[in-house]
Amino acid sequence: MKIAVIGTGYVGLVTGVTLAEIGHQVTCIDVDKEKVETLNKGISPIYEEGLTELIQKNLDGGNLAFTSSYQQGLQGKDIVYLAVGTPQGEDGSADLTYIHKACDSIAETLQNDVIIVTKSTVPVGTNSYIKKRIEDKLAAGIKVEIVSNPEFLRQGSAVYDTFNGDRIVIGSDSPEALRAIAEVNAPFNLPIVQTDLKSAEMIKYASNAFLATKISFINEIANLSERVGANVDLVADGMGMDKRIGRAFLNAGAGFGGSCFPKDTNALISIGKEVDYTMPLLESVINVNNKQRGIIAEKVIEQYPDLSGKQVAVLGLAFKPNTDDMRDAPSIHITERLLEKGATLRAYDPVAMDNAKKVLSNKIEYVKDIESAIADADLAIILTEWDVIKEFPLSAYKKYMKKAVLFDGRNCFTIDQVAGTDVEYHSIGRPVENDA
Ligand SMILES: NC(=O)C1=CN([C@@H]2O[C@H](COP(=O)(O)OP(=O)(O)OC[C@H]3O[C@@H](n4cnc5c(N)ncnc54)[C@H](O)[C@@H]3O)[C@@H](O)[C@H]2O)C=CC1
Ligand SMILES: O=C(O)[C@H]1O[C@H](OP(=O)(O)OP(=O)(O)OC[C@H]2O[C@@H](n3ccc(=O)[nH]c3=O)[C@H](O)[C@@H]2O)[C@H](O)[C@@H](O)[C@@H]1O
Repeated sequence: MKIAVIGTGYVGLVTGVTLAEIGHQVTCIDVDKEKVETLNKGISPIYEEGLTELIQKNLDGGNLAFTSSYQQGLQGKDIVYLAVGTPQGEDGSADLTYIHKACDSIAETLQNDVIIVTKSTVPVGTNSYIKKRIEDKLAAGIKVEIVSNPEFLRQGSAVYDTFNGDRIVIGSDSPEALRAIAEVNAPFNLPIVQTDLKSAEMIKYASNAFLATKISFINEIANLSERVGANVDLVADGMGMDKRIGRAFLNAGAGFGGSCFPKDTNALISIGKEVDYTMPLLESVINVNNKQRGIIAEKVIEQYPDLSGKQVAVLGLAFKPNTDDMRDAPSIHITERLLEKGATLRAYDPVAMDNAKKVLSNKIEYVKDIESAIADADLAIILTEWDVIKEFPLSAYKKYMKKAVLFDGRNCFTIDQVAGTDVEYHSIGRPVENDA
């Protein structure tokens, strides 16, 4: 099939490249000319394992192209994927500005019938609106159909997830369009769930909100566990063995961040408000998470009320490992709070430091490795569970730091691993008497 993909962010780029990899002829369109230039050189503007190799392979193979021109990108295409951002608006609802602009550009440019496939996460009902908005501005005689195809990839494992997802969801009110998009996806060889348009839109929000709920739930259990002497690692393992619960997304820590869980949970609450339906469970999920993101900083401040003159090493800045994304990363709130208390911060992240410099305080010093970050530090805090951080020997903290004091916001080490070392160790959801 001849396919155009609009937007080359985490979702659009991975979608375009993997559709090319399974044999389609793909042109990706992005309004960011600099990004298009980088991509045409075969360089990925984002850090995702395996992505650069696939871009280069498919550019060389001639079935992948990048352009900032709608005219060039849409010419002769059968299918147009929409993968532009849908960030959180000021009132918590999804801001559809980019979707609207992309729709208008499609309508102004389109010369033939196409199926529009929406990958962007959009509120229930938006796909019907997208179809109408495009149709209203289209030249006479051209027809569009619409399919919702929400994306479930995780950043950091986006390429792997695309080829190994649990399911592909496609929703449409047009049986022909559903059949065509099922065929496009057939080479992925994954289960395909077919629904109506609105149910597909809802599956996406409900899935993210459910995963966010699991995280806030385990964080609440963690906070209670440490007060009553239980260990949340063991609690999560024991709960997770029940197949009805599952162990995934039961890791306690500094809360969820990233570009999607916070915004999509808020957007779902906003969808409810529009139909006069309040969602107290999801409101609590967000409240618990907002508090959880501050917990590691509060643990530090409880121990050291005055941080002035204290050198603090910050290990990990990205919102999760294996990504350079800093969107809504817990490190933003935590570093702000520690700076407010007078701390001097020296930070290290294996790949997110360039992006971190754009969003964190310019008072933070960035260094090239863990050793430099903890050298002569009074305390260290872990905010992202990168392998390099998890594998850094506990014994080395004593070697480099003034005193080995470690606040672990991602529970990278078990209580057993820490026992017998000279590290004063504070974590989340473990019995307090085992701390320090
Ligand atoms: N990031 C993720 O892991 C996931 C994101 N999603 C959803 O996918 C959508 C896209 O998210 P990301 O890829 O993270 O966004 P992003 O912000 O990384 O990328 C969006 C891209 O669209 C481009 N763009 C904006 N307006 C345009 C226009 N009118 N024409 C052409 N290009 C345009 C931007 O320049 C940018 O490169 C969102 O709705 C998000 O909720 C869904 C699943 C996973
Ligand atoms: O819609 C989206 O954008 C995507 O959102 C999440 O993917 P992502 O945000 O990339 O990363 P996750 O691995 O889900 O982690 C999200 C946040 O939750 C935190 N988390 C995750 C799991 C856990 O057990 N505990 C926990 O605190 C992570 O540290 C991170 O801050 C979903 O997992 C994807 O299925 C979805 O497509």
